[in-house]
Amino acid sequence: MLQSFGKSLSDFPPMPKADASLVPDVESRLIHDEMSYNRPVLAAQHDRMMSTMTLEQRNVYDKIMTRVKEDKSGLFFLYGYGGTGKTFIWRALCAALRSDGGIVLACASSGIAALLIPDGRTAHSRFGIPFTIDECSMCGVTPNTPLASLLIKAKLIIWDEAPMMHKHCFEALTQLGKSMMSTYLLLSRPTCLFQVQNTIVEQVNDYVFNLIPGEEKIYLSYDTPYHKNIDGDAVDDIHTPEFLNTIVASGFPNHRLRLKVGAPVMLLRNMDQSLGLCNGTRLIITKMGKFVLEERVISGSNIVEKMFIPRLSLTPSDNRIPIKFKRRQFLIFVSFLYVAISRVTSRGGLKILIADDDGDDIDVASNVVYREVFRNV
Ligand SMILES: Nc1ncnc2c1ncn2[C@@H]1O[C@H](COP(=O)(O)OP(=O)(O)OP(=O)(O)O)[C@@H](O)[C@H]1O
Repeated sequence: MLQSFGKSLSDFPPMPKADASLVPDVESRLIHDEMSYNRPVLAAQHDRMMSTMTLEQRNVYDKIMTRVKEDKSGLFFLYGYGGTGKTFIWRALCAALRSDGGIVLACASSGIAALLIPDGRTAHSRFGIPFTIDECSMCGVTPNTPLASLLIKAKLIIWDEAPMMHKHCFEALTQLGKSMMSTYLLLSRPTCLFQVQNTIVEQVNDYVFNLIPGEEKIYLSYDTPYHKNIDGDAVDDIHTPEFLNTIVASGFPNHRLRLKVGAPVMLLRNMDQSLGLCNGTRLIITKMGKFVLEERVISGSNIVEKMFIPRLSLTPSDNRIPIKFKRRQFLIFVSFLYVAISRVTSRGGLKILIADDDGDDIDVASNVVYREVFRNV
């Protein structure tokens, strides 16, 4: 498992090193894993997809396939509105190349988008992109490692929802590409932004939560300040746990979680992508224990009936919070609202709540585009 992320036990001292003679040849295993698809099944899937492909999709597909077959490097940027069939093209390209024994590395900026592409991973984990990124950041892929060999052998790299990431991520990948990859290709898609007022979301969530029958449970987090110095012999006691409990941040669980069996929740972190447990995965609570929650996955490609979610410690990544502390809590929030308009298949199945500044319902909305978000793309 460590090897598939370009790591080994020696990266985690004082873990003992494994006996080299007992460790299988990682390089060949990583590459073997990427080439061991059921080729006839993929070929049949590819044929089916080609038979329904639209002319526009076919045009994109042909351009990319021609470049890959010519063994030339290239960079493509695919733009299209939500639901217009971009993922369909990724799937067809994956099926075409993998059924022919080629290696395709499919990734996406978010874990939830990575689930939609066959064997997709997050770009961060695939290329070792650091979470805190600046203009000097480098991908954590070391030359002459099995992961580096895999990248070199890749015929195609797909990167879905690319504009969601900072330009420094692409610069880091470009550096990596220059240093080791001869052929690489980047694909992308636009991001649609919806501005949802948190207070309205909370009101709707509270209203619907109260309609769910059954007993509710309150789970309080355990918040601890970080030690003042690296030796850790003095605790930062300026900030009391009571104060830390009041901190609310986006992408961070609340101190007080109100839960009920049957309540839909959303994961706040990538926990296990192979099981479909990513940031944004939606789950339904089926049992509430003291230390663990039993849940059913209701979104993504893996519809799993029983998952167990433990409490985990998390530090807020928002730079606007100057205090360093850890919160131990279930990394979820109750979520009845889910913005995925392109996934709705009938007009009748779509309900949109629009509220004005006073919170009153209205039936018009302004289309606001924040151009600044594209500045770093
Ligand atoms: N040529 C096609 N033949 C059959 N089904 C298609 C075709 N193109 C797209 N679809 C289907 O339409 C739906 C939406 O397509 P897809 O998910 O590829 O769109 P998208 O552009 O990736 O959407 P989003 O931006 O919201 O992720 C999917 O169910 C997909 O399988």
